Amino acid sequence: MDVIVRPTARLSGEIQALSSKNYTTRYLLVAALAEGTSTIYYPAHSEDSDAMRRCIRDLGAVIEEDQEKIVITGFGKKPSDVRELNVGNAGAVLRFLMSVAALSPEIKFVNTYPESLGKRPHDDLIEALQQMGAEVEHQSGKLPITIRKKAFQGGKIRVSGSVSSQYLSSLLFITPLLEEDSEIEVLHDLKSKVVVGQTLEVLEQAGIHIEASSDLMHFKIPGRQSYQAKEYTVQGDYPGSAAILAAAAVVESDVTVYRLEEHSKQGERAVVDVLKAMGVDLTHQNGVVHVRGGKPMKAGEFDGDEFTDGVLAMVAASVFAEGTSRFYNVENLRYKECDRITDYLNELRKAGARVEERQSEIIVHGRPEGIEGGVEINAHFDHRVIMSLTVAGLRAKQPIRIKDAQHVAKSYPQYFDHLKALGADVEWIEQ
Ligand SMILES: O=C(O)C1=C[C@@H](OP(=O)(O)O)[C@@H](O)[C@H](O)C1
Ligand SMILES: C=C(OP(=O)(O)O)C(=O)O
Repeated sequence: MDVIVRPTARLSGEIQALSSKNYTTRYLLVAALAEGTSTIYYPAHSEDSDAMRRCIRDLGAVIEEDQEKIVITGFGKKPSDVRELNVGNAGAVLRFLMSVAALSPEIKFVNTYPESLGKRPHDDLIEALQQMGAEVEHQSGKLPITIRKKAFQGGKIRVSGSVSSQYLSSLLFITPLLEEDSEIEVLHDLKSKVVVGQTLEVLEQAGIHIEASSDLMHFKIPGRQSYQAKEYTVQGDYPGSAAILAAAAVVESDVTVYRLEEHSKQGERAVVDVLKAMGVDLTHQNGVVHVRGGKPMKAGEFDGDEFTDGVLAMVAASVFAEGTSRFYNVENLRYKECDRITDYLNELRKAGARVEERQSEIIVHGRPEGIEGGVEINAHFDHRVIMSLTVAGLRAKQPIRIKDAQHVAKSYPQYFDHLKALGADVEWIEQ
């Protein structure tokens, strides 16, 4: 399915932010690793969170669900003897479950998105699992991947953090369950460091004890721990809401988004400050962000690693700012659903934006007068490319058509409904 995005003069109204994808995947996982029954209120409903639900059910968790909650009886340290898991296109779900798979005799992760997750690297996690005694079959670090328990155990583990924080998070989830105490040393750099803060927060809520150095490069994890069964409430999602806020910033608007906690550990909460720095008229109080958009915006320089899943939406906003913006420290965007530097900038350029790339930077020469549009956009299987090109399209002179926009459902299936409710001229087209 394609989406046509037409120039839109004004957005107004109120929406409830979608539920956080990253907290939902984590709460589902810690509930599955507990032996009792946990309840998660307001879980996200998207392809990625569904992938985690499906996989933990395959691994033996018992799940009951109604409109507002999901009740899970976990399998603890003993997953069922399942042979195959399908994580769809969900990177975090794959990486987190690769460690869980090492508790089983043999699990194969199949490759159902060869053009997206199938191209992403997992070498650093594979190497760490091998250090721990697991046997791993893989295709040069990529899917399909088969993991066998063999002599899997804790101890001293070294893992690189320079490509993704998900490898470290994965090890932090599994090591407390092992017989041995563990020490994890993070090698090189740790990208998306703030997301590891979310992992540690959830582990603590689940009753797990971990000693972390203040720079998050060293961890001491006592073994023989158990996840406690708990009640969790999922907060609103900043990465998805970033695209709504960017849309409200670039056209005349009066838009309110609820459920965005000011003190959230989601790094992408920084998008509120990024938009403010660009001169956008907004307030953020008591979990409510109120944007009055459409005024002139100015360029800025931002460390994108602090809000990794919000960068594309902020780049789309900066396309309409006066001056040259720079988003630096973003190389690991190249290893996500697509190459979010080269692929994304190619699509923005097609639509009329003036953008340049460096190995770890995105540079935007703003066009406050608007962009041409009138083109067809390749979504590259990437929900964040789809959402961000939509933001750009609202202020183009001619409509843009986003091919295969159904991939928005990876994280935010209601995105176009929410935009429509605010008055955006967006329309689904059957191919
Ligand atoms: O741990 C997580 O849930 C995530 C970590 C981040 O990935 P990287 O650590 O690869 O940057 C982020 O982009 C992804 O959407 C979710
Ligand atoms: C990169 C993302 O997710 P994942 O790595 O879990 O596929 C994302 O949601 O933008």
